[in-house]
Amino acid sequence: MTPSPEFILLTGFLGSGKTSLLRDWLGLPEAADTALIVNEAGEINVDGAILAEAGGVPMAMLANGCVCCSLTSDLVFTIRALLEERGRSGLPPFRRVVLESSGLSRPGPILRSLAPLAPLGLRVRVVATCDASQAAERAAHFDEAAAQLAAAGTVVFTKLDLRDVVEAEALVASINPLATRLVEPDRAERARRAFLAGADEAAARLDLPEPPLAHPRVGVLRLSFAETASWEDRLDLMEDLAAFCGDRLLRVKGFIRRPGEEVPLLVQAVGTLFSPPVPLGGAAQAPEGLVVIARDLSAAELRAGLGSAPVHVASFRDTPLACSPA
Ligand SMILES: Nc1nc2c(ncn2[C@@H]2O[C@H](COP(=O)(O)OP(=O)(O)OP(=O)(O)O)[C@@H](O)[C@H]2O)c(=O)[nH]1
Repeated sequence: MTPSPEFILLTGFLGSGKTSLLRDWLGLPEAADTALIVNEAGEINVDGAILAEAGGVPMAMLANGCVCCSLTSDLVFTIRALLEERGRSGLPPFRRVVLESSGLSRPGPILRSLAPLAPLGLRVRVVATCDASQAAERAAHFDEAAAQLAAAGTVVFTKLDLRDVVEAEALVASINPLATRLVEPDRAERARRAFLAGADEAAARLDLPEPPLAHPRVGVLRLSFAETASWEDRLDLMEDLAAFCGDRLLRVKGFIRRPGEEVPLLVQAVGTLFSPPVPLGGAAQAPEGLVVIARDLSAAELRAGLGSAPVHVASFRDTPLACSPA
């Protein structure tokens, strides 16, 4: 059976190197069977023109608007149209559809908008570019930049020829310790690893190293369940987390386990959108718990906001707070 195509959301702040990375990718033989969707906020579609020059790849434009706010139904329509057209062409099916989103778009709403495509079984990944020469300044001042980095499964550092990557890597680790950080000076190899990276993306890890620095607004919190927590408590927690945090919630990743079962379920959310939990047989030994990346939210506030939910909330730098509020 042909596997379902991957949908890769290529995000990253304005000018961080998304189009350049895609161009490098399209020059590689492995890029056969890739379809591209390009979203640019302006009316003049520069990125599309640059990529068209790279040649030969089926490409669709979502121009004159931002895909995370005004063009979500166009995105669904476009993905369907690309796949159907390919089906009619007699060529092999696409292995991946890449959406280059505009530099100010937020990943959460884009991923949420894919819900009508659930029957297609697309495998979804988020790849973010991070300009090593400007990362700190961008992420400190623009919520979108922090949200993009927080949503990523893989962060690809660009412009390594301009600046040492150490500071940018520390910043990304502080925002999203869950992401695979790809530091590769060779541009062709960088592109190859960015788009074929599925395998290097670790499943959830809760034994994360302490972030090397604290981001002023984005915090990494760890939630673990009290022994008394039931299965319903676990499911409720995900709903409550999304409802309480709203757009402060940037990313969630971790494991939950049905009481009495060995195989844990991998839980993931980008923004407030949770993917259905999936069993991960290879992670039987993994401890249960969630890593939560959120903006402007302390462990104490989250603990209070979750009311009597039987969970512990801790930040990477705190000692765990009490399980239930007094
Ligand atoms: N020196 C250097 N320049 C780069 C690198 N990657 C991209 N650039 C340059 O950075 C600028 C922006 O790159 P793009 O690839 O257009 O960035 P983008 O993220 O697609 O930009 P938007 O579509 O505006 O969000 C261009 O002038 C690129 O040539 C790199 O690795 N090194």
